[in-house]
Amino acid sequence: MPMLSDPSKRYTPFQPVPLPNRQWPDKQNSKPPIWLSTDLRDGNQSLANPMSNEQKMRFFRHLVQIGFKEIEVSYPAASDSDFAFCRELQYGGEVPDDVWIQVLTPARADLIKRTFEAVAGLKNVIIHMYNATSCIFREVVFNNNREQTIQLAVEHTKLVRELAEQYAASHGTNFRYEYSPETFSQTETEYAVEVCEAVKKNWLGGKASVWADGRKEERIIFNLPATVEVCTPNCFADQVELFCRSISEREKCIISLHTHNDRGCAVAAAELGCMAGADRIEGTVLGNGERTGNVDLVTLAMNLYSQGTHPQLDFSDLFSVVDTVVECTGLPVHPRHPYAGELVFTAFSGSHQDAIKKGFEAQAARERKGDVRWNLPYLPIDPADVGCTYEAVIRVNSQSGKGGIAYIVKQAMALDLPRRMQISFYRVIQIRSETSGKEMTTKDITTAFRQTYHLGGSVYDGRIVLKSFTTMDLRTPAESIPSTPDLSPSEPRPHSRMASLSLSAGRPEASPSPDRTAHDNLNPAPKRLTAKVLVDGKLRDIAGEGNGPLSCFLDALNADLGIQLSIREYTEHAVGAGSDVKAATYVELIPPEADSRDKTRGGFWGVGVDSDITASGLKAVLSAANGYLDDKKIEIQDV
Ligand SMILES: CC(=O)SCCNC(=O)CCNC(=O)[C@H](O)C(C)(C)COP(=O)(O)OP(=O)(O)OC[C@H]1O[C@@H](n2cnc3c(N)ncnc32)[C@H](O)[C@@H]1OP(=O)(O)O
Ligand SMILES: CC(C)C(=O)C(=O)O
Ligand SMILES: [Mg+2]
Repeated sequence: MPMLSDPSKRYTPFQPVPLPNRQWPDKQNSKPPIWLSTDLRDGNQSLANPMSNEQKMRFFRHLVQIGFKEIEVSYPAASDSDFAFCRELQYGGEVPDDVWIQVLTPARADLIKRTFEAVAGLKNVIIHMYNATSCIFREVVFNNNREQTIQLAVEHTKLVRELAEQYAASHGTNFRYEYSPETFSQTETEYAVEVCEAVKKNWLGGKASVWADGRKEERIIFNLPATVEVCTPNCFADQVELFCRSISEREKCIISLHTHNDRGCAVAAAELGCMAGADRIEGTVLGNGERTGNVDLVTLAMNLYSQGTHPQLDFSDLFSVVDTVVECTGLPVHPRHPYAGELVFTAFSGSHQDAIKKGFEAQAARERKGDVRWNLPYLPIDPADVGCTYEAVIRVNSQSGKGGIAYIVKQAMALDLPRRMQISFYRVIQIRSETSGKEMTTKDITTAFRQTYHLGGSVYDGRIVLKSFTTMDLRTPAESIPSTPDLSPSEPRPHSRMASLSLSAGRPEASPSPDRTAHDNLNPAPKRLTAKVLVDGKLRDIAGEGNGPLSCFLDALNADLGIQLSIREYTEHAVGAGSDVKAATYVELIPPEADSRDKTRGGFWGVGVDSDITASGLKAVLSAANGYLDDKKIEIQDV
């Protein structure tokens, strides 16, 4: 088997700058940095097929919409289309007054001149000039010593200054200047400071600039790139802190970071770099860029957001951002991409689902009391904040548990299953998902639910269908005495002393009467129930007695159809509100032959939903009874 070769012979460990009294580890990022999007420059230059100007325009508009105030739009001297894009922005009047257009140029006179031609007439422009300063670039790429490298930067800074003054006067443009000691993180930090000092001296020249709008701009942007990420983020933060402490006139410098992701730590490097004193971040939304990409601004912004700091970028519709990036760059977004990936708010595994479901319930309870602070297991932010619906939060496959399945039933059908029924239905879904080997969609789950509990119209009706019923109180009200119902654990609340319902048309004629049902529950009285039921398609009259409608109904099933079942568990809750309120009833029925194993495993669950609470209970009984008949393949007797 091939082995990785010995890396110690080939690779040299990074040598951190000594910074024994570093301050950044105790700092926190509690305000957003100035953001610059370089999607249209660094992002674009890394694509096999660079964006068309149409795509760039679409992307540009979206960046403005998100709230970027500084956007690097091109390397105008690179190509006619890069040049033309700047002109299109200008002619089209596309740039809002408060947005700064940034353009990149190397320290080459011809290319700097071309860059100014490209931006002529735009209102606010940042000219961004770069030259690499690290030892390997000095020696191998430029064949320059330290002094010559400084000279390259200084001479071309002077040219930028001269042209900026000219164009400000002739075109009314406001200029700012950004200088990047490219490969900063591989450059000796004290030398990078030396280069920047020389650049600053020649840009500011000891005086503030007064630009076309009369603004006095004294500040220069020093952009410190991790052109290639070569060290751990803490070492980068040390370099940034050392730079910030060493540069003179710190108040006249905006310290910007431009991290790449070669080691997968660009976000961490940018975050620690801000703790170390940086004011500004350059990156791309969703992290496209050279090699492993630029730092991902969505992740950085949403990380801040999750700590309670508004990033001043609007990612409330993150899916539309993903769409723009995918359509313009042609690159897919990983389903696990932080915040933006299709699966990042989704839990498949049972214990995660269980915790999330409980978390949502607890969160809703807190919110009802006015506490809206987000505190949910496994979900660092509310998915709704980035435009994600809760449907995506829990998805079911063979790794899922009862909690997640119950969550979906609750979301999709407004049915809040009792715990033991959740366990029972989980087994149904587990078998189906293992058989198919696939994810169970919400539709798969609700269909399985309707089939299992014979809910939802004729398609899934069971062998016995309730058509109508009448209940009658066998005692006068004067004879009523408060007592506990005989059903276990409790008799449901019958809805009236004399009720008659026809169920054939779907909606029953009677409506719930909460006061009387509560009263009846405390005053159970002998009752008689007669019902019309379809049994295997044949209409039958059945009748039974008991001290509540459900016990009457069970008595009728036993007496007239030979089906012997008793209630082990009963629960109910309201569904909806106002005049549309319905009752959902859940019963667990057990046959007399249930042995101890059956009892542990659970009996037969049923659910009924109706605007009449008695009808809902009777339907629940039939739902469970039909399950029992199917499972045990019972012949229905003609008693
Ligand atoms: C880290 C970054 O992302 S930097 C930005 C990188 N982006 C791009 O390169 C995209 C746009 N670039 C281009 O289209 C082209 O490279 C151009 C138009 C700028 C220049 O093209 P060419 O003149 O053909 O030069 P080419 O790219 O082959 O080589 C670069 C030359 O510029 C020099 N150079 C490279 N960077 C710089 C710089 N920042 N400042 C001054 N000179 C530089 C190199 O040393 C080399 O000089 P040499 O010809 O004397 O050896
Ligand atoms: C031009 C510079 C800022 C750059 O893109 C880099 O160093 O990665
Ligand atoms: Mg870059």
